[in-house]
Amino acid sequence: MSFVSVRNVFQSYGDRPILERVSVEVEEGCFVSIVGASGCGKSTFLRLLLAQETPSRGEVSIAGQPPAREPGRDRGVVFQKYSVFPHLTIRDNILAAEELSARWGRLWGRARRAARERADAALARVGLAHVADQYPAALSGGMQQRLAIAQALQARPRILLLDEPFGALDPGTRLSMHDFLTELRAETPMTVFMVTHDLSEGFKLADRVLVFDKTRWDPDAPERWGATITYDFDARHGGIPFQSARAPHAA
Ligand SMILES: Nc1ncnc2c1ncn2[C@@H]1O[C@H](COP(=O)(O)OP(=O)(O)OP(=O)(O)O)[C@@H](O)[C@H]1O
Repeated sequence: MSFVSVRNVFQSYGDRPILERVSVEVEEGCFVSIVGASGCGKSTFLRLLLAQETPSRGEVSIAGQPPAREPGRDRGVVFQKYSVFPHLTIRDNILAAEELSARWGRLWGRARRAARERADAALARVGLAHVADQYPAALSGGMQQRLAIAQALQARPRILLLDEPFGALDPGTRLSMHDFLTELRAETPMTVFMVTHDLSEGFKLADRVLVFDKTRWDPDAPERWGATITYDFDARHGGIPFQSARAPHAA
């Protein structure tokens, strides 16, 4: 069985269909980019994987189970809008990511010192070491976004969900964050789903690129039909249609 399995999923808000007949099987360790027109349901798809929403029809399973509703170390998330804790210093924001998964919600003694060293290394890697003792309000939008990325990656989640994570970054920082993510994945295999509006970024980072679009379109009622996965590209083999036997991480 695939690690992430989405079977014939439909999602509507009220009587308005957003997604229809969405099916995809993803092996553990695969990096999946998601592209598509604005408003076609890409973030909705991520929320279904996060169990923030339940599909109107169909099934989502992760490691053979419905996705857990509680946040846990299994899933890291970076949204377009940064999700850092405003009352914690930059360093403590990173430490909090590890403490959330610690047995008593806190790390003590040697474990805390080791986590602090890892947090400082992560901050250095994203260019925020010099502001470690400041609070998020003192950071620019792009810096807060880098902090959110470092925070999500610190816990080395089994699944990482990224919703336009690099949107607020300048081109140089964006490239450096691509390298950071690629290095971390080489150290710790993670299954990644990343929504992006940048097709070249999607192909550069991912193993597969899913395109969401509407296959049915009523010009008199544009909201009548939902979107589905119209293309599934194998980004490691020149963008040919994805075939599971060729998947780089297929079991
Ligand atoms: N909770 C909600 N209730 C009602 N409608 C919603 C809700 N969440 C999203 N929508 C609508 O569903 C549609 C899809 O939204 P979604 O954010 O998933 O699209 P998207 O593809 O991620 O868009 P973008 O690329 O612009 O971020 C949008 O028209 C949005 O207004």
